[in-house]
Amino acid sequence: MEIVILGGRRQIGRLAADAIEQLLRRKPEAVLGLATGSSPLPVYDELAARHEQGLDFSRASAFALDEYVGLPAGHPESYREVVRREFTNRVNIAPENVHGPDGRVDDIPAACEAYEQAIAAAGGVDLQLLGLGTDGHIGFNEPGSSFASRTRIKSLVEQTRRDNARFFNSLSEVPHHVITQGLGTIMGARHVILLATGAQKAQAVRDFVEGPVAAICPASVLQFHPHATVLLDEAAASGLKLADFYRHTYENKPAWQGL
Ligand SMILES: N[C@@H]1[C@@H](O)[C@H](O)[C@@H](COP(=O)(O)O)O[C@@H]1O
Repeated sequence: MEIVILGGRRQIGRLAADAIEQLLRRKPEAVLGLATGSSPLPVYDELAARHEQGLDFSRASAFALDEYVGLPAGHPESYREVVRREFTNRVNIAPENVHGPDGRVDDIPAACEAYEQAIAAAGGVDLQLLGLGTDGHIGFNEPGSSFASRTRIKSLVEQTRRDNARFFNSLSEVPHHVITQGLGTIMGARHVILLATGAQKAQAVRDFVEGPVAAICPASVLQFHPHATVLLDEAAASGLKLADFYRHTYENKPAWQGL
């Protein structure tokens, strides 16, 4: 895992966008893995600005990480809508190439299986963006999720429902169930970039970066990923024992070497 500690959300957005831009220039038909929540928003803002300057997404495709179960079609907080509003509508990616789990179907296991097959048929995810839950979740893989898990239905823990209530009118509106790519699915992405900012993430960051690999902290599985990048602000990095070492390593990295 490469740990990069930066000045703030703008810098994090730019660096993640650099990695996505380099990928698209190398592989225009790249498969992007999209996350929701507030952490990736600066990346999407930066990519939208670069699209205005000519960055082309016309041959790219995208897969969302997760979705609430049971929100009505077009609900502004369904992740399908969030992904569209915050990112894909702002660049020239073809709408038919943007995929997300469907939280409204009757046969959820079949839809989850079909989603896995669609990711595989696209050739797998080249670059997966991830946020981090305050309980260490990635996607909606709550503590206890199997490291081998694939896309499936999950229940949210109360802490996550409370954290996400800010996007709804009240806690009671936050669904209890979600569909999420599994930890095994996420581990199949060729590069993962996890973004975390703010003091409320410091404990989860410390646990997954420097703690033991354990299902109680789902993001810790990334310690086994061959190409995982973690972009943090100072507050999110404040609990790391080796913060100075990570800073030193990044500052002395050869300029030609990307993330
Ligand atoms: N399912 C999403 C996660 O994918 C996201 O990482 C997390 C953190 O959100 P934020 O970035 O807003 O802190 O929120 C939700 O639970």
